Amino acid sequence: MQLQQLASLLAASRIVGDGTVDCRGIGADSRRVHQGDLFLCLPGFTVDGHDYAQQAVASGAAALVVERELNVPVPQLIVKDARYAMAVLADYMFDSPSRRMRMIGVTGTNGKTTITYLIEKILNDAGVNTGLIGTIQMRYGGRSYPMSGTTPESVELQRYLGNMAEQGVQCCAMEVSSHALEQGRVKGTDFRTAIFTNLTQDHLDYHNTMEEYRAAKGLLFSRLGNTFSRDASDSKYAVLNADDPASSYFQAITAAQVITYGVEKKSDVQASHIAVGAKGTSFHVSTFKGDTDIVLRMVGKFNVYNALAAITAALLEGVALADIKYSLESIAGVDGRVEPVDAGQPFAVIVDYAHTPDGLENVLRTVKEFAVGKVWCVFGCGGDRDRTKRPLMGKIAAQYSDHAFITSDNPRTEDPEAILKDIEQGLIDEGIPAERYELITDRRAAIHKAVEMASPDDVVLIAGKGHETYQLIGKTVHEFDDRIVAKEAIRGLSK
Ligand SMILES: CC(=O)N[C@H]1[C@@H](OP(=O)(O)OP(=O)(O)OC[C@H]2O[C@@H](n3ccc(=O)[nH]c3=O)[C@H](O)[C@@H]2O)O[C@H](CO)[C@@H](O)[C@@H]1O[C@H](C)C(=O)N[C@@H](C)C(=O)N[C@H](CCC(=O)O)C(=O)O
Ligand SMILES: Nc1ncnc2c1ncn2[C@@H]1O[C@H](COP(=O)(O)OP(=O)(O)OP(=O)(O)O)[C@@H](O)[C@H]1O
Ligand SMILES: N[C@H](CCC[C@H](N)C(=O)O)C(=O)O
Ligand SMILES: [Mg+2]
Repeated sequence: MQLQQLASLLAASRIVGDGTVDCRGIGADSRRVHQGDLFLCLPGFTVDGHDYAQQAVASGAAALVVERELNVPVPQLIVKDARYAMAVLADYMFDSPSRRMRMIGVTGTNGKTTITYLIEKILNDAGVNTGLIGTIQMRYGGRSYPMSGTTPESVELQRYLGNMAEQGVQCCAMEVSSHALEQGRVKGTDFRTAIFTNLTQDHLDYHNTMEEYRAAKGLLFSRLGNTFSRDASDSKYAVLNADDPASSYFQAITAAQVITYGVEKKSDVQASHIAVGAKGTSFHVSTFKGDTDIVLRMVGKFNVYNALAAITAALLEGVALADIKYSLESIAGVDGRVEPVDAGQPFAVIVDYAHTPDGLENVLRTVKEFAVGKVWCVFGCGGDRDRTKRPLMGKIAAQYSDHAFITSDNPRTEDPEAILKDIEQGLIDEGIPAERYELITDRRAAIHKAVEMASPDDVVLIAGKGHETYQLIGKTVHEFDDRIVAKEAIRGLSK
């Protein structure tokens, strides 16, 4: 593709050098440039991609997209906003893949991964060729691909969607993080349905205030459906949680048809008669396509909300309610989300991915509801992330468990002990007696101690890392899986 052809997509851009140069690929990481690529220099949060232009050229870049003219021996396309240009060019180079399939985007603080999994299962069972993109993995065509974050950068995203389209994927369910929305990673991605789960505190390190965080999530809805179609299959839908106060804001900023789901407030897809048990959750659901009873094998009232969001999306895809019920009832759960660990011990061990105050409160409330004995909670908070959530999570852990083991999550580049202290402050402020909790920096030691302390009928909840198979300390990735460590601790009991 000629550079001048790409330049025509970006008004107010300017070419320096030969515009007929052929660009075969596209990328923004100098460490992964291929011969003939167009390299985009992105001004980042940590470094400036313009500083890697020489390296990219040395690796074979045929041309550059830059925000300021550089002294390089290849043609340059000068643009105002390289990240925006990247989204436009990626969509073009991969032939607008999101318009060749039906896209379902899920945003919100908690529940995104779970909902995309539920949608994938329902649609697969209904014979739809599906794609999935999110925190745990990307999956399509019977294959799974590892992911390094939740929502990929636009070049990767469009490349992945292009591959999916080539393999006949008809519908892709993807998680859309607030970081992605704010950074324009999904700009140009044509969503048919956008789902909102909930808005509670997280990521204030990045978004500063809850208003900014909400505004970032709102971009998924404000960019949806500003024109109406005469063909119903082209309609856009905003699927909103009626019980979350942020939904009225999203409703106000979208031109898409709003479909609500909920439990407390009157909704288009409404659950009632909820019964939460140790092995599952049952509820009645009334929808715009009929009513039914559903028995989930997943525990927790929050999973009713996740199921309602998935039901709504599936109904909008034309799946019959009876088929949706069948699929939801057959799904055992999602990797690392309220996942039981069983190595024959006389007490329950649960691994969960709760890493926000609201997530932790929800899962602990659920556990407390069915625990016969004591609840032991092992948890920590990630480093280089929202610090203000730490004391809140500490307070919640103490409130809803009998004993809390405050330990490391992924400390990243922060001092692990300082993170533990930030969490402890929440317990001190709350006046929680010191015998109700302990600080154990080493996560393995904390899990072992919790398992050793548990008596028959107790529950040990290990929260924060769920499906993760690593622990990031400093810049080093260590192998670590809460489920394996818990099993190892349980086996150690009989020795
Ligand atoms: C804060 C944030 O989101 N940062 C993202 C951002 O990084 P950045 O702008 O700081 O990039 P940078 O490292 O300064 O580099 C600037 C440019 O130079 C390039 N570069 C850099 C080094 C080099 O040797 N050569 C080179 O070309 C980079 O490829 C990049 O194009 O752009 C990078 C490239 O696209 C992302 O990898 C990076 O995600 C970082 C790793 C991250 O941790 N993000 C998290 C917070 C995140 O996005 N999380 C959400 C999930 C949150 C949730 O669950 O709710 C997600 O969607 O994953
Ligand atoms: N609807 C919900 N409301 C509140 N908490 C939830 C909900 N669904 C799941 N959780 C809790 O949040 C944790 C993470 O769930 P899930 O992975 O589905 O969310 P996510 O939005 O994808 O998270 P991330 O932002 O890390 O991608 C779960 O382990 C559970 O404890
Ligand atoms: N998507 C979230 C995941 C947090 C998971 C937790 N284990 C941590 O590392 O903080 C984030 O990047 O903030
Ligand atoms: Mg997720």
